[in-house]
Amino acid sequence: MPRSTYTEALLGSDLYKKVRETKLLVVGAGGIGCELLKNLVLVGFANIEIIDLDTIDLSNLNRQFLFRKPDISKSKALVAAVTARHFNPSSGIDIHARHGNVKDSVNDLEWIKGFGLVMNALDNMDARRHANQLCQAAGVPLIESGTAGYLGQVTPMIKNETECFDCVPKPAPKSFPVCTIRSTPSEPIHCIVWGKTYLFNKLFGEDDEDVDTEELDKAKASGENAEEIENLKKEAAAFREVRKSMGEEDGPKNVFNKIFNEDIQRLLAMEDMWKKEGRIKPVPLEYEAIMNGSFRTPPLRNAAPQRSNGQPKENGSQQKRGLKDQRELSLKENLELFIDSAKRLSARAIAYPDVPLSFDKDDDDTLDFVLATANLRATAYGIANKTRFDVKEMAGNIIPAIATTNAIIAGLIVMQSLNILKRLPTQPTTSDSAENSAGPAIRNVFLRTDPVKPLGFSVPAKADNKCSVCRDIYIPLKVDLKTCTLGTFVNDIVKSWLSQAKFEEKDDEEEIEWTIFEGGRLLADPDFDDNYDRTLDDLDVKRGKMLTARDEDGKYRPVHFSICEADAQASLPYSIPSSPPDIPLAPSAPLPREPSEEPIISDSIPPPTTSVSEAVPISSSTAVGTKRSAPDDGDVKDLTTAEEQVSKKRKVVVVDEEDDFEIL
Ligand SMILES: Nc1ncnc2c1ncn2[C@@H]1O[C@H](COP(=O)(O)OP(=O)(O)OP(=O)(O)O)[C@@H](O)[C@H]1O
Ligand SMILES: [Zn+2]
Repeated sequence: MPRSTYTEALLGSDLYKKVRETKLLVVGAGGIGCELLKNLVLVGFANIEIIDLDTIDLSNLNRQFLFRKPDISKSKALVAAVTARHFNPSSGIDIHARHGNVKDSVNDLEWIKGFGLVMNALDNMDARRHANQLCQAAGVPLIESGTAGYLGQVTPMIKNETECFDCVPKPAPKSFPVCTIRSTPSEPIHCIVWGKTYLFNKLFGEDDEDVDTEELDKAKASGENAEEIENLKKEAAAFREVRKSMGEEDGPKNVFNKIFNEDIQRLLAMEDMWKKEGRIKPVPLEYEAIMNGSFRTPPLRNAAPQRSNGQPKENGSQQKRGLKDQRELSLKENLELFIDSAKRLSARAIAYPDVPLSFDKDDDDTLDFVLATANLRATAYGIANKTRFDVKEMAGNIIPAIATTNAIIAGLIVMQSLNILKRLPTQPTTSDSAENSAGPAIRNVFLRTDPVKPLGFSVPAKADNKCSVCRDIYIPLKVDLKTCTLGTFVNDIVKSWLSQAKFEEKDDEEEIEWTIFEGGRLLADPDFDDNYDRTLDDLDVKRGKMLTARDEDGKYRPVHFSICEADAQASLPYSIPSSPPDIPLAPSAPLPREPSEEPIISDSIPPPTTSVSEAVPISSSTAVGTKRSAPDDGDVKDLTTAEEQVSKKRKVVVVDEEDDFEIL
């Protein structure tokens, strides 16, 4: 008897046929992705593509059960596909593995349209947002999911029916004032953020002088101590000199003396700074004294734990036993680790001068450096030291991943996928069919720690009419970027083709004037045609990006032309759908919905923040309010000014949704 007999009887032949025929995309082959892929194969899904950008790490093996020790360093997607295949030996099951980023330009609108259903099993906001926008643009249903410890959730997102990932604003990453991080830390996390994002980048990473100056200027404007800010600017400049000497024999020692002694002396000289209530003066660290054991470690601030002899406890004086990573290092050990890890990193920086290093919790050299740096700084400020285990968790923003939670969530994803499938045609859907089909109710499902009712559910909320991601119009534009000029795009496609669209409430006299953007850049407007003769390629408009046409008055929904691979058969340098879409009115004021407008939740817990590793994101650059500026693009108008101009004209608030915060 074939293996599928019972599944077919259980699901019914119609649904089973859809299971066999629907092309699925699984994004992420991590904790949830491995469980999900196995489930899908067991149910009998026969046409699956799985994409993941990462390789297998030792730390994945405790829960990502499709991987074994010999697989370490191999592609997650490839190994997951091969292993999962064995769970169902039936013939005709095809799992296509892709080692790559879902954001890669080849993964364009045409690619996503090839799927009947997409399932996210991701761990970061950026990739989730991207997959959501692709699915919304293509009208392909998406099942979003996430776990955080014992909590988890599954959220189906269907165009024109439910809210999308971006309909509800997400909590902003936690941030710290620049001076707290750079001059007056009072908690271990301040020292870790400083070590990981400031010092590490100054010495080994990408050091952007403009960004640094910009964030300090912003901090000054927001009322932080002006003298201190000027000092921090000088300090940042001095680091550029220090960086050059890092590879020398005494480089790390000199850096130690600069940061933990000279810079602290300089801070102490700023008397005003220490008058503020609650601030405790740091103590400069002394290299030789620490090494020969004569250095007197400052006592801990904040209700220092008492020793059995009644003396306040000092850093590095506890937990000499236990697992190596859970043992607190002594001050001397931290100093030695600082020197040693700085030497290791310097050697790497010298070997590959063009590749700036970045912090990675699984990279021992970078973790050791941040551990030692954070603890030395904490000691100077009388703050409790942290173990390697703690620092890895805090700097890596690790939320415990529980295999059982992932398994339950993966099971629930499959249940919801069957509900969605019942409503879909067997072939890849279009937005129209998703919109009009009726079928079994889909649900948001929550996993919670209530022993009586571990599962809660809610009816998905309707899409927010103000959401620009799911309510805007998307058009696939197959274009030869090397020959199609911006002028052709504006004249042939926007002014000619798009103008034939049915615009809601448009009267015959009305003339629509268009402004063209790519991402954040203004490329053309009615008074700015300087780029018309340049090809799209020349303007750095690439596959996977979008050209957005906005009407000058902001009356209608923007139209996004999603750049896809050129159609080899086409006679023109571009091809677009035969008829333009209907264009609805834009919402009156594009303000984001308040998070308080939750869907009606029956029997449910508040959903965990959408992902495993973003529950408590701590941002380094947010800490100092960084925004990177767009690259200079020749004739392309500076976007900020242009966006501001447009928004002023329309009197709308432009909400910068760009998520370029670095998550710690
Ligand atoms: N942009 C992306 N494109 C493709 N895959 C992605 C992208 N972003 C994240 N992923 C993958 O999503 C998966 C998420 O899995 P999971 O949450 O278990 O994290 P992990 O990286 O495997 O574990 P840990 O964070 O503990 O090391 C990872 O395998 C990750 O590589
Ligand atoms: Zn939306």
